[in-house]
Amino acid sequence: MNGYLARVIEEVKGKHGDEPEFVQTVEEVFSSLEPVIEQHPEYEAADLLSRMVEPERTFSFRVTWMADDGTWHTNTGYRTQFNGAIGPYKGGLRFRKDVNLGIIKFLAFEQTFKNALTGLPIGSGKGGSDFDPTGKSDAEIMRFCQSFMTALHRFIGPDVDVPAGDMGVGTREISYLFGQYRRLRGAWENGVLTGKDFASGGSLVRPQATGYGAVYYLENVLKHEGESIEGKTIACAGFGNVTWGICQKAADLGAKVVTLSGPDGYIYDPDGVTTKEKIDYIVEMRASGRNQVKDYADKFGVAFYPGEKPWGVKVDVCMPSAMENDVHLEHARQIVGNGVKYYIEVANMPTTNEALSYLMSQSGVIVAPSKAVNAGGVATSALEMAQNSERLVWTEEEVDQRLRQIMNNIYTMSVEAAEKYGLGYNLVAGANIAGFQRVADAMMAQGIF
Ligand SMILES: NC(=O)c1ccc[n+]([C@@H]2O[C@H](COP(=O)([O-])OP(=O)(O)OC[C@H]3O[C@@H](n4cnc5c(N)ncnc54)[C@H](O)[C@@H]3O)[C@@H](O)[C@H]2O)c1
Repeated sequence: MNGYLARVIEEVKGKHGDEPEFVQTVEEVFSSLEPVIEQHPEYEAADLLSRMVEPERTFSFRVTWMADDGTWHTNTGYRTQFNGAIGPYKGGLRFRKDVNLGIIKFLAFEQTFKNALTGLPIGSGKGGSDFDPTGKSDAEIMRFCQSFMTALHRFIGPDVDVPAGDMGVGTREISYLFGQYRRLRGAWENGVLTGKDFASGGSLVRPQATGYGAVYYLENVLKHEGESIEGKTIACAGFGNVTWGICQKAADLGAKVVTLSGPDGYIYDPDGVTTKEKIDYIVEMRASGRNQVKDYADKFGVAFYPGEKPWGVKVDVCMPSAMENDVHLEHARQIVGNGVKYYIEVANMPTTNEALSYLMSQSGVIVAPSKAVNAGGVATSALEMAQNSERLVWTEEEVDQRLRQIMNNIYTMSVEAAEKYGLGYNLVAGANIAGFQRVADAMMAQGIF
């Protein structure tokens, strides 16, 4: 590996060994950049990479809230404003009990390149809390969101930092957060958050956008292979917001998602999660706060596999869409053994680096990286910001058409970037290089700080 890249990776490992997810993503992204760094000695001269791995600003804060039984609880809130070179900091909030600074920084680092790939003016950030929404009442969620925003509101704004949803944070939470922001600011600045409910200025298609975008990206990959999406079977993970969008768009286009999963195991539905009743039930399961996929099996009479992951099921396409490091080497081997040709990452960093290297070394498997595949969510968030700025509402068709165009562009840019540096048809390296190049150009142009 290029000496400069190796040195920065070693420095990150030495300094942030207690943040394994952050180290993992830095290593993954930087390992693709060798030809770029070799051709641009000015990056090393300006020590660009050391500045890219250091967030511009990171803070944590106290979030105290009252449970329905009158007891008080205190959680930690986080926000990392990672890179503002190409626009206001932008990235989701995650509410999940395992959230810590390393997780937030890994997500924000990924977000830097993802946001750049959209071609829109959005920098990167990420935040969240170790608050566990499982089993919480609606009133508890509301009080938590109000307290979280009371602590955060003076550090964000439509031109400063624009949070959105992530795991555990959907339309309901974003709208509660916005309500509290409005109350505190005394002004209608609804561009401060994206993923709001429609009446508060949320964009049409935003709830489905990450899943829809992932399927549009998949269509590009299939087209490259001379295939169509019609009739394809897809294994998904989770039953969250992203998986719900994939199920809908796949069904619209004649494909079917046959697996969903949860912390309790996975379900296999040979007919596919294709009907309105099944797709609506995903929303119901997510809102129930029970966090178990077994409910789907009980309701629709399909098989449930407790404690297992869905990666051993024979399908045409695998789309891990729930959480990071869900697919390990043993699962990757099962995927290859089953002859799956398309491995399309959707969740942020769903594959361990070991499993990813193995999958990429297999000539029969096409691997697409999450930072490109799931960028439709943040891209549509940027479209929501545009609508909020011009105080107009775009139709569903207009938003969807722009989303599809953005996903096509991301795919094409990634293919071209890998080809330009002699790496062939490599969607993983191409996305890393194309995203890096845009941020690097802006950082170099703005001077060293
Ligand atoms: N929401 C977005 O717009 C968006 C955008 C880009 C990327 N992402 C990424 O996509 C992924 C999913 O996000 P989401 O918004 O759908 O979150 P979500 O909270 O709506 O859903 C997460 C799902 O993961 C499942 N899950 C949790 N622990 C699990 C485990 N141990 N095993 C299997 N499943 C488990 C939960 O049951 C839930 O169904 C995350 O990696 C997120 O960072 C989301």
